[in-house]
Amino acid sequence: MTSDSLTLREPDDWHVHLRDDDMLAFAADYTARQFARAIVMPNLVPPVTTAAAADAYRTRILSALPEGRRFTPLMTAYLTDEIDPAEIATGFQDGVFTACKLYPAGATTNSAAGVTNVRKIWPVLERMQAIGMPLLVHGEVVAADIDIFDREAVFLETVLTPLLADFPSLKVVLEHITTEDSVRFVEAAGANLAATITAHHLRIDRNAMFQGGIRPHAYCLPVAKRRRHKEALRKAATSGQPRFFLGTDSAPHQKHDKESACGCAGIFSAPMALESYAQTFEEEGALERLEAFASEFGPRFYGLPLNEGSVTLRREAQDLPELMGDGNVSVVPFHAGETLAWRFTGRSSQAKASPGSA
Ligand SMILES: NC(=O)N[C@@H](CC(=O)O)C(=O)O
Ligand SMILES: [Zn+2]
Ligand SMILES: [Zn+2]
Repeated sequence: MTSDSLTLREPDDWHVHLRDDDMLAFAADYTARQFARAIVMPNLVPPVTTAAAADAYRTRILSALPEGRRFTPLMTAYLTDEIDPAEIATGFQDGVFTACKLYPAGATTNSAAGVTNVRKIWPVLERMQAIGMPLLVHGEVVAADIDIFDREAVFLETVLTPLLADFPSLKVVLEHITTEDSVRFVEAAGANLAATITAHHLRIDRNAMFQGGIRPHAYCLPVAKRRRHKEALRKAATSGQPRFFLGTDSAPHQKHDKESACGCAGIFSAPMALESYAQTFEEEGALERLEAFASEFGPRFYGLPLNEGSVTLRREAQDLPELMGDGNVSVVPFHAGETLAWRFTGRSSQAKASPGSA
């Protein structure tokens, strides 16, 4: 590896929103060009709760990609109070579902149909534990008396701790962690708990939402926290600990839906995801650990094979546009108007040369 070029085993995105319809047509290939596989979130309207719906969604995703793109969408089931454990288990055993997603009702975008009390899904969790199906968690409690900046920390205590105690061998991924509390929690937990970390939570703290005025494009959920939490996330992501891995949570919304009196939560990072992570890893002096975070720890946790091909980034200034879109949608991307130090230059089905080979 020279310092002007970075070649990694093909990475995967373990948490992404590809959306549907016009937004899917616009957004899907930004993920598919950089990542070989992605865990696709099921928070559509209506949510993806059946294997038939997931299968149809997977077909729509693949149809939205250019001919010849090598990309595998890994589908997830949206848990509801009424979810049928048999539907979930069959969908997993048939290879349609890779995991289930727990959205506490009201916690985030399109979570109205989510779970009102986790006890209601105990039967499905029992089934998932038995068949080795991972549970992916949006880890925030929703209660009027809990401060929005405390929602994740309170979730660890009041929901996740009892859940892990009752299901000691259930594989759980705490998605898009934003706090030092979550970092410590994952470090202290057993081998069946992991966490994804987004590119944006490694770069913004809560001040970003109020930089000279209200900044809706820095608003996502869980909301960015104090600087010390961001610092803890940067240390965790770049630490080489295998239970922290890449999940962008790229979540595009139309510009007008974010720049509104009640703006949507979500940051669109798919177009420059690898470059953004690379910049953070380089700033932390840990560029040599990016590959494990992006391409090895995730598949190992999920029990899936590592990808065989490679991706290359070149050290070359890259200006990010203020606005992206295609005539049907307009989206303000992460890093809008900024310059990044790296540029993604492509993927190859060839493995990268091993150290020592010419
Ligand atoms: N992260 C976000 O701020 N938004 C996500 C939902 C989610 O991942 O919680 C979305 O679907 O828009
Ligand atoms: Zn979420
Ligand atoms: Zn998400």
